[in-house]
Amino acid sequence: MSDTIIENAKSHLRNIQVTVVSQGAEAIIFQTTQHPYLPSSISTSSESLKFIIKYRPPKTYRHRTLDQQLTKHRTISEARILQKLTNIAEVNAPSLIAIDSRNGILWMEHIGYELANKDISSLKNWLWQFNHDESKALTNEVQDTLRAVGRQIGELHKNDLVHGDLTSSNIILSENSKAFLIDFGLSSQSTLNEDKAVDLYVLERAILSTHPLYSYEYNKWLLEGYSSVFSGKQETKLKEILRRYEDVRLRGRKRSMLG
Ligand SMILES: Nc1ncnc2c1ncn2[C@@H]1O[C@H](COP(=O)(O)OP(=O)(O)OP(=O)(O)O)[C@@H](O)[C@H]1O
Repeated sequence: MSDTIIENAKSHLRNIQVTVVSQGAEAIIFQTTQHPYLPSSISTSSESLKFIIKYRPPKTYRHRTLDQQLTKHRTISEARILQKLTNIAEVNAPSLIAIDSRNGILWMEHIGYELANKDISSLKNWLWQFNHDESKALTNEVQDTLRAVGRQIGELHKNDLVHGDLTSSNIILSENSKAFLIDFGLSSQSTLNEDKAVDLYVLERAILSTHPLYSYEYNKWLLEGYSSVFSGKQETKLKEILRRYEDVRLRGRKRSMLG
């Protein structure tokens, strides 16, 4: 990763101490123990209290003005969704701490913990630990966790929000096995069954590609959790979403057959 990008980010962050956590397609993720509103002398010494800074660097391949507008728009849009989610008790997402939309910066709560191999506790990495051992891959704990993840997605959709990039890397487990959704950069408000079905399909594909041996069970448990949060009148809505999900899967299968 270019040092210039990191220096650029630091210049907007008043040179606070940050560590790079990841560089994705869209943003660089930093971790820090410094809270944005407190003086730097009061950085949290406790390892357990960390913050995430998501920085969308300028994209030099885009026209400068267009790039600035896009970055600002995406940063604000992600912040809005995070803010909205703080009012939906049933959906777990990082709390928004601060936003500097002009510079493409979001501060948020740090979620998750380090697994034994030092990877972050995303659903993908967590399930990976069991990939070569059926006795660990199909336990009640895995089943309960996947149902909990499914419930989170169900609650998100019940509130007419769609994630837009629902991979197993964008689901993080906390130490007490609570599932959190992250990366709302492509999220939107939507009442369309199609959008919800696509979220489910994207997750199904992610599970299939990283955990092929157990993907049937894993997706079954995710869908059981998902379905369980729709009750009474909402069951009709659930049926429509699941019907659309079957259509999306069929389209996906046809596409892969045709190459
Ligand atoms: N709140 C958070 N707490 C802990 N880790 C986080 C948090 N937000 C992001 N991360 C880490 O940073 C990674 C990338 O974050 P995010 O998906 O938001 O950025 P992105 O640029 O959209 O990445 P990608 O293009 O890979 O989807 C996550 O997979 C996760 O490991």
